[in-house]
Amino acid sequence: MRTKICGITSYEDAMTAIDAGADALGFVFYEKSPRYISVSDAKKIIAKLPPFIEKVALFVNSDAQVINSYCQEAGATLAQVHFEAPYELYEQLFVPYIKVVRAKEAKDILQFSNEYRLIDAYCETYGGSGKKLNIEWFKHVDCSKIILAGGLDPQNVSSLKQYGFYAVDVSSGVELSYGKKDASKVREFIKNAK
Ligand SMILES: O=C(O)c1ccccc1N[C@@H]1O[C@H](COP(=O)(O)O)[C@@H](O)[C@H]1O
Repeated sequence: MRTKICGITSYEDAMTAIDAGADALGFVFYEKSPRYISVSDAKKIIAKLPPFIEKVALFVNSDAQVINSYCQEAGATLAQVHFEAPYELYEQLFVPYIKVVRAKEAKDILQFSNEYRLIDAYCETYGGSGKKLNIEWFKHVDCSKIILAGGLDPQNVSSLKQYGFYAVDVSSGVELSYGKKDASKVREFIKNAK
């Protein structure tokens, strides 16, 4: 499975993840998150990164103009729209994006099923919470366009290989503290996901 390490706030953590084989890094542009990073700080990190790495900018309740301008300014390559956005918002985006389904129940994971989408466990406070989805929901579903998130860690990620997810995304499960990654957990997570 491909891997995204989310909640990057330093160049050191970014390079740890890349050296361990991460396919994507996430930068949280949501001010209420304990992993928030400003566009200018993300830009400084992104500018120094090697090529062929997806730089994902995460947004909660932002409008299209903010998403477009922040991505462009920071040098992000993909916007993660981590909220229930109206379809008009997607029409106004000129940056590549991924929709997020915050699933409360089994039927929710079928939303946008012909598109690549990220599925996270629903929580009032929006993500990065370590809350898990019920993995049973995915048993008879085509998971080949799903990026699975929510409560993943180096221990539980190996058991997901049998489902055929496109990728997995982790934030709190590989942290030492909010916004600071634990290098050994990052390496173990990526090794176990591959
Ligand atoms: O990481 C955050 O702080 C965050 C804030 C607001 C929305 C989403 C956020 N992170 C995303 O949440 C999921 C699950 O994270 P976790 O592994 O359970 O901690 C993941 O997609 C993160 O990108």
